[in-house]
Amino acid sequence: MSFDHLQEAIIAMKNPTVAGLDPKPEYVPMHIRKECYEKYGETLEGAAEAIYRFNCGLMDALCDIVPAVKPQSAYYERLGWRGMEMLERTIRYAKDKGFFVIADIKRGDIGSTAEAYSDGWLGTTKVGESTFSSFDADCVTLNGYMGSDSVNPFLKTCKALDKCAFILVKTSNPSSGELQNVAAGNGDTVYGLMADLIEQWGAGTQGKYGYTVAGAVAGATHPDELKQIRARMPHSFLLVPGYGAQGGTAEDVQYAFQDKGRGAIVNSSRGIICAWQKTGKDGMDYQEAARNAAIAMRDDICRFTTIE
Ligand SMILES: O=c1ccn([C@@H]2O[C@H](COP(=O)(O)O)[C@@H](O)[C@H]2O)c(=O)[nH]1
Repeated sequence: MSFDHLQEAIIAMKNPTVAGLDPKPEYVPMHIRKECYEKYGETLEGAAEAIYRFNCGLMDALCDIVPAVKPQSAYYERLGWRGMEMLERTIRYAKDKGFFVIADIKRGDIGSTAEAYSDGWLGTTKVGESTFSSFDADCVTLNGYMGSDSVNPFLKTCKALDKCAFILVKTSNPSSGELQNVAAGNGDTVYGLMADLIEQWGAGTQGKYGYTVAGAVAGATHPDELKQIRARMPHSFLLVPGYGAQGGTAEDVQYAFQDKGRGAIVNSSRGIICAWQKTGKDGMDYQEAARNAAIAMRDDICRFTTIE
């Protein structure tokens, strides 16, 4: 689904936020872990099953108020194939619940390999005479610092299948400036050049709301850069991580939005999925805690930004 679908879901729920599904086994409440470990053992299989059940419970609690989820592949990869199976099942469950699914994979490689990643995460894979969908996400995150041939296969799939991608521009981590803020001549920066490249890569694919299939990642933790990126990328939808656990605030993320609160979505992962750890109730209330945290985040951001 292209950014038109994401924008429409945001408007319908009046909520420009995405819940990150970044589950570690220790984030899963004990009653779920216990059930799974009893059945599957205290093993990778038991941990993967616990994580899947936790994800489903979170999505049940959030599906009428949060438009999108963003599973981060790393948390599933660390459990091997059992984790990847649960990621595929999590994406399927999310889509059945009506969520827009952003697979946070940050891939980037030579063209032929990028094509394989693109088939797996967004498109289809041909085996003999048959064609299969694997992860079938609506959207992925990409690392475009290898250049256009590392993202073009994804963008081609996005155009063909009405999907979209967020490409790293200015990331939220503390050391992102080591490369991204390096001067690139004429007062420009490396992240500034990346912003221009992404606008070029997406050209000609604007949808109903004016956004191309090539969106951008800009962290909440660098509000000055976020403001510049928003102005420099008028046709790019922004994914803004770093709110909450990394210190980004509603005041900081206000700069990501265009007129009518359009063109951006703000992520929180630990702030939502670990909210139960702050209620002192052993995790029996993890759904209510996640829902309350998601509502608080929405209301916090909407103090500065009205969604129309
Ligand atoms: O610049 C970036 C790009 C991606 N991320 C991802 O977002 C979430 C943030 O999690 P929190 O728990 O809300 O801090 C995580 O999946 C990162 O891999 C990012 O933080 N910054």
